Amino acid sequence: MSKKTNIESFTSTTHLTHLLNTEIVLAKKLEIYLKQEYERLDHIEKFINVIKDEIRQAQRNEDYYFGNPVNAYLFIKHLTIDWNNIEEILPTDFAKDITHKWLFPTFEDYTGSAMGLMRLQDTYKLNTSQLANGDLSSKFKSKRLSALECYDLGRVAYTNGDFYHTLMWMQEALDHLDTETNNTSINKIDILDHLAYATSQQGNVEHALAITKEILTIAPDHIRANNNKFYYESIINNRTLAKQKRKDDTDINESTNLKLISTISNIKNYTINNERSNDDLEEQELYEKLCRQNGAQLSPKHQAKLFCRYRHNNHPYLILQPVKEEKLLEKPAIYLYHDIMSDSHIEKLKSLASPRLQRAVVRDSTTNTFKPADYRVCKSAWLRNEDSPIVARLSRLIEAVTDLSMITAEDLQIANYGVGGHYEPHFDFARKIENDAFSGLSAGNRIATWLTYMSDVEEGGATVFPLVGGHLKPKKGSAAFWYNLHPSGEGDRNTRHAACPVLIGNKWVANKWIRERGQEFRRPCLLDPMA
Ligand SMILES: O=C(O)CCC(=O)C(=O)O
Ligand SMILES: [Fe+2]
Repeated sequence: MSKKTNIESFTSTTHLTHLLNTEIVLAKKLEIYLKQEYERLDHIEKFINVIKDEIRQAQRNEDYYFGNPVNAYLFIKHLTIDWNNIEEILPTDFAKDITHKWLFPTFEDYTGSAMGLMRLQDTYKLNTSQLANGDLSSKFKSKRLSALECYDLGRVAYTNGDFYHTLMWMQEALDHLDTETNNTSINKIDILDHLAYATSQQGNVEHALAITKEILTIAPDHIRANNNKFYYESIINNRTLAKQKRKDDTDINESTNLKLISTISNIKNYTINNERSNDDLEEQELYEKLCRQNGAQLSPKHQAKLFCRYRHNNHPYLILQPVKEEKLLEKPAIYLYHDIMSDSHIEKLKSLASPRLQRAVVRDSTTNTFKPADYRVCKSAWLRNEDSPIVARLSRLIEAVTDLSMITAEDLQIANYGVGGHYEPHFDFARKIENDAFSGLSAGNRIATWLTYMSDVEEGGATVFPLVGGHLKPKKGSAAFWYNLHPSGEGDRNTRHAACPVLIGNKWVANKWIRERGQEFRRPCLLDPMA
């Protein structure tokens, strides 16, 4: 076809009309594209504002900012979920650059920090609204969470099958939604849907039905809600799921169970049940109770056996500067040594630790299997005497104070606990049933533990001994010491201990475990197994 013919055909009126239609369609498409681009850019802009605000508040104030568990949680959330969402709407090259050049926490780190926050709720009996409104501490401030942020916490609980916390956080999301003016980011139906399911799983069928009816007033055609309504009604009719309410949980329910759904439910004269489930709730509750305590609660008879003194052991290392020894517990004997590490040495050791989110493993005493412990450490390092003169100095000091040989001591383990970071009840020694635990090591079992506190902790973070009621509040520069084994070599079960979750502040410890080998003449073996 010649050029001329082309021009002629395009100048005819019919063709122009046709072209006009083309332009109309394309203009619409372009408009949609532009609108989507604006939305995309708006999304990015909002995100930039959120993180700029976060940076502004955190910078030069890191310890106070991240010392609040809500801020620490939100920070990890931004770095995982939110940056990930942003990457998806960025040009490919830009997104690639972000993922390849920078180290981000993982999704598991995100869920771990959310669970850490919920653990704090349980351990310290914190009200959900208190956490969500930023009312945890006047010194370590956090912002009020949005409805979406409460919902996201509820979602983590929900995906973990933890309906106890799902219920609390979805209810909180609902309360926050009511006070938000431009609540475009989260849909009320989504919250109600999760709330209904969680509450039914916790045995509150009437309540689940009331919420489901609420969904249907907003969206009468909601398929799942219609099905669920029918399902809950049939359960109520048959009363097959009537769950016995445990008497001893009444208190917990009343304190943590909020003003459940009074906002939506017109059926108010039934009690809403929300019980915690846990494999070993008894030990867990004992542990948590001790964590909430301010110190060990010992009988006067027991207290009379405790003392403070200067100790030098006639050791050349201690003659000029004896250590301050405080006996904290009689059985097992636990000592605290004060002012054993200076602030500058502590700072140096902390700087040697590198960021690491680590999952500890604990052995289940009944099934004799390993299970993952909850999140505990966000920075750690293993340091040998050769790594730093400070580590070598500490080893010499431990040897002088305890009279144990450091030849078979393990490397110094530095640990920094993150949001809600804790260490569940455990023994430091390996038991006979788990003789594989220290396999390959001929140095024997962990005869003793030397635990140096490298920070004060504003709230929480105590080392507790649930079986004997021991409670050690971390004190910067002090160290705890105890024998894990009886002189017979048998493990002392009373040394079972745990690190309580850090509620506010930061916790740094340095652990030195000392092995049996080399101690034969220093701590001779006795025949009585419990001696
Ligand atoms: O951090 C603490 O208070 C205790 C740590 C502990 O028990 C351990 O690491 O084995
Ligand atoms: Fe331990």
